[in-house]
Order: sequence, then C-alpha cells, then structure tokens
Amino acid sequence: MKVAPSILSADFSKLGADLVDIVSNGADYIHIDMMDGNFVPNLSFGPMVMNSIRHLTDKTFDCHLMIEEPERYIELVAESGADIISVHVEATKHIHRVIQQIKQTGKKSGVVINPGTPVEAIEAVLSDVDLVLVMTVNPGFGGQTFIPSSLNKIKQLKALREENNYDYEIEVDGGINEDTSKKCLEAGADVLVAGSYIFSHNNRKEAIDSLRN
Ligand SMILES: O=C(CO)[C@@H](O)[C@H](O)COP(=O)(O)O
Repeated sequence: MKVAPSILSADFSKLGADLVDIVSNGADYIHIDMMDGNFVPNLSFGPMVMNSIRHLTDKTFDCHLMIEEPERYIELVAESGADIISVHVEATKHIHRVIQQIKQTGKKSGVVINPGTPVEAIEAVLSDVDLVLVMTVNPGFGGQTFIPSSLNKIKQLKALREENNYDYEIEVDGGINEDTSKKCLEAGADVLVAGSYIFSHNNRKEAIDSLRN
C-alpha cells in the first residue's frame, strides 16, 4: 500500500520545505488538490504552483482536479509536472474522452467519485484507468469526517478489478487517520491520501508509518 500526503494541509508559506519534509518521512505519492471555486466551494492552487515545486522531488505527483470541465486544463497540468491526473466523473459530460485525453499526454489517468456517486457511474471507464479515487468526504476542504458508506464502494471496486482483470489502484481521500485507514485497507484500498492527520502530527514519520500499519 502507499501513503499520499495531501499538501492542501501544508503550510503554504513554506510549501517547498513541507514537501521535502514529507518526502524524507516516507511519502510514496504527493497528492496535489487543484480546486476551481466552481466544482467545489473553495480555491487552492494551480499548475504554476505545482510546477514551482516539481524540481524538489522525483516522487509521483498525484494530481486531483476538482475543476468543472477538466478537459480545459489537462495539457497544462501534464506540462506542469503531474504524473497522475485524476478527474471527477461529476465534472464533465465526457468522462471517456477526458480519460483518453489524459492518456495521450503520456500521464497516468484517474477517475474520481464523490460520496454521493455510485461505482456504476464509472464502470464504463474502469478498463482504461490507472487509478480510481473514492472520495470519503465531500471534496473541497481538509479536516472533515470520514463517510463510512464509502467502504462498500472500495470493496465493490476491488471485486470488479478481480473479476475483470483490471489494473487500477484504489485510492481513498478524506478523513483518513489511524482508525479509518485500517478500515479502508481491509476493504481493499491501495493508496491512502491524508492531509490534516499527517501535517498536524508532531512526528510526521510516525503519522505516515501508523497509516501503513
Ligand atoms: O481532496 C481533498 C479535499 O477536497 C483532500 O485531499 C483533503 O486534503 C484531505 O484532507 P484530510 O481529510 O485528510 O484532512
């Protein structure tokens, strides 16, 4: 399994130093949340900020686009240093086309579902994606409480992967801590995104290790 600290919870006044710190404390992926103030009721950072920290590490930049009509930004995000680009099925009328667009950039592709969206909504693209991100909170903010009904979706995605020989990683994001991480791993998650749990911990290595166990 992998741990992907979400830099949404970093101290933006020293973003580079926080990034180097979580890498040295065992991060596998770096989770980068881009918000447009439209798809979600918040704004974060965009491709330019990601690009400015790209030189600090070779770790995988796992980019989660909370952007309406993400097709408008795929090339820019790819050029700015993303390794995985994940888009919400709820944010586009053309999820299949957007996934193909991501693949054409040479980057890995991911599809994301909100807590209110069933797995059935993405079944048609499961054969094409490298990652499925199950939101375990409603997107837009760090520090929210894990929604337990997400666990069934993780199990369902794991079963579908086995039945069909699909290849995607199952990632979970929102309210992940020592307790909820165990439940997600038992259900079949491969990648745990955690923001406030890691960044507010006084020992980040201990926090990341506790998610692995
Ligand atoms: O995508 C999001 C929020 O929209 C997440 O990546 C959060 O950043 C996770 O934060 P915590 O719930 O772990 O604090």
